[in-house]
Amino acid sequence: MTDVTRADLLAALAQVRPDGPSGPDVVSLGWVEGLAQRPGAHGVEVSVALAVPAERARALEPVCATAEAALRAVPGVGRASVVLTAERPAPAPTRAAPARLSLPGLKRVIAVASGKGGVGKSTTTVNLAIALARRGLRVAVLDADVYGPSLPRLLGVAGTRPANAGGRLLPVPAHGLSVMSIGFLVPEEDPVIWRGPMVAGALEQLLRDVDWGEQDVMLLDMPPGTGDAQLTVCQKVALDGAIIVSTPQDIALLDARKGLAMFRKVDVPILGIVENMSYFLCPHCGERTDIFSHGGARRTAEELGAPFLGALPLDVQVREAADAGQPLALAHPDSPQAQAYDSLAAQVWTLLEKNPAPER
Ligand SMILES: Nc1ncnc2c1ncn2[C@@H]1O[C@H](COP(=O)(O)OP(=O)(O)OP(=O)(O)O)[C@@H](O)[C@H]1O
Repeated sequence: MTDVTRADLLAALAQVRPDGPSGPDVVSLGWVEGLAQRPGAHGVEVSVALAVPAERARALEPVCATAEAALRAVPGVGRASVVLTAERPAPAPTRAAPARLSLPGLKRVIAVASGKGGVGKSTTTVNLAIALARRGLRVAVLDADVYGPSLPRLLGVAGTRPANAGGRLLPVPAHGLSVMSIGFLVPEEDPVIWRGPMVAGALEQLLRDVDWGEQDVMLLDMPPGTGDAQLTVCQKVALDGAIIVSTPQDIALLDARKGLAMFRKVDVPILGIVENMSYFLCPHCGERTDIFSHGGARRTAEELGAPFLGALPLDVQVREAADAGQPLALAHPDSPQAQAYDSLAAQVWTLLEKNPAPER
């Protein structure tokens, strides 16, 4: 197979001029954000994210096809997929960084994030929380995913009203965890339309107005994506680190890169990337099948210098247990799937212990 270098790919992209032949190309415009390649059956498969100005995103859609054609013309390239991302540039952490919340009872706080929705971030959060609690730790979970608060359901406590003590809300106990979610306060069927600043405000309240007590670790189930709301949370809470959950598909990985970039921008250590729904475990014979092009998260992690925390199976029991409000790590603690969450918890805790907790 012909070797394809990054320089070859950039040279091809440098022929793509969105404003006509005399205009600047996408490389010199600084739009090439994610550029990844891997061997495929018919040559190298290339994926690229072009970070374009939000107001031009719609008009620039045809650039994807032009860039894909330019990449496919490089000898050795089999497939090319180009996506546009239209994020507003994140404010620099030093500029207008909001004051940090004082949360002295929380020894460690970890954000569990994903570049896009539906990758299993919440399912991973609850199972990781249970696995950490099984190690004897006091674990709190805050459902910061105000767009789709699913933790009450996943932990079997939907419909519970949090108790109030001295004007502060008490976290809801669930399977040994201390849990808070906007889902306890707003009926689940209410479509809540949040704008960025409202999200940040609601999260701040959930952190500040809840009596969390003493906790060894808090997991923050972040809203999917990497917009301003997510960035504000990272700046308000002194995070010990972040875990990025991704699925093996390219597009999710491109999104995962954005997640990584966001945490790096605000100096939050990346504890690692988890590949969820990585392979299929047959519930009958236990045979393992790689449905998607499994391994993408490991490669991405290596490329980006982030630890790879492991691959979690796509497994019907994981979903059934979640739907029944009894996370699998609890319902079937000796299953191989639960062991995968145990190993994730062990790695996360080891990584955390390498660094002193930030001032909180
Ligand atoms: N490893 C897995 N095996 C099987 N099903 C899974 C697995 N992980 C998640 N799921 C299922 O995938 C769906 C999405 O999962 P989940 O709600 O955890 O995703 P999410 O990333 O938190 O989504 P969002 O943030 O958009 O609400 C759920 O039905 C869940 O049960």
